[in-house]
Amino acid sequence: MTAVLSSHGLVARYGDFQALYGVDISVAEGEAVALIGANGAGKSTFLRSVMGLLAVKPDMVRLDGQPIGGTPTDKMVQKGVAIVPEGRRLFTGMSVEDNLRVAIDQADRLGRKGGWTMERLHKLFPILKDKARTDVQNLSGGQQQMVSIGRALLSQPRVLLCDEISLGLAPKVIREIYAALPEIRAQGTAIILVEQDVGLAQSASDRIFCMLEGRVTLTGASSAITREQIAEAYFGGSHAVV
Ligand SMILES: Nc1ncnc2c1ncn2[C@@H]1O[C@H](COP(=O)(O)OP(=O)(O)OP(=O)(O)O)[C@@H](O)[C@H]1O
Repeated sequence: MTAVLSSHGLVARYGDFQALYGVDISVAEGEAVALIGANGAGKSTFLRSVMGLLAVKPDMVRLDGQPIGGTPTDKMVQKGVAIVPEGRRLFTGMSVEDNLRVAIDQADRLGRKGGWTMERLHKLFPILKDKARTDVQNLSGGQQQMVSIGRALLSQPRVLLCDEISLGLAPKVIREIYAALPEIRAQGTAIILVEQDVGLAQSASDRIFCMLEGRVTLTGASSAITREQIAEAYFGGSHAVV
């Protein structure tokens, strides 16, 4: 499978502190890969590095094989990479619809074209239509997450990065949100999911990358990886590859 987005020996630092040590991760069109690992393993740092929020060398991140590492975030969105950030970061004091309109206007400005419209989002998450005039701060956490995903989709991404979209949500709501992923992938969108819940990560992805202390310690088909391999990769020990 040809990678749409890939990292190559990705190294990232916060000042003197090195957070990533040569990370190689890739995702193909319509594929979902999950990034798992304990707190502090470097999962969010990986997403931030891809999104141009940390200084990385051009060759370390490629889109369609072209070096794009270190490209500023708005340019990344323009090239078709979008992020659903940890904590959602919605515009409070604004309605659901207005939050989504900002995303539509931004996509227009950046010249992004694609199949995601307000109507399609309403089909994906019907509650967004019912709550269109509601201030986002009066939504439940799950509904806010749907707005955040919707906002990213309206930038018509080829690659969608999701940072812990299940965090703090009830199981029923998590199922609802994860149920949307197959439709997103059906558009050809590649998904990189950072997910703390290993079972969820496994069931929602084609491949898993487990990280430990800034390195990938396990990678393989989600359906083939065992819990024992994951436990070993999570906490150290031998570096299993399947
Ligand atoms: N802004 C920052 N400044 C300095 N160090 C940071 C910063 N953000 C993260 N780190 C450090 O980088 C390492 C990787 O953190 P990162 O947030 O990427 O981990 P993670 O796997 O996403 O974990 P979590 O699930 O807790 O978000 C950790 O040691 C963390 O303390």
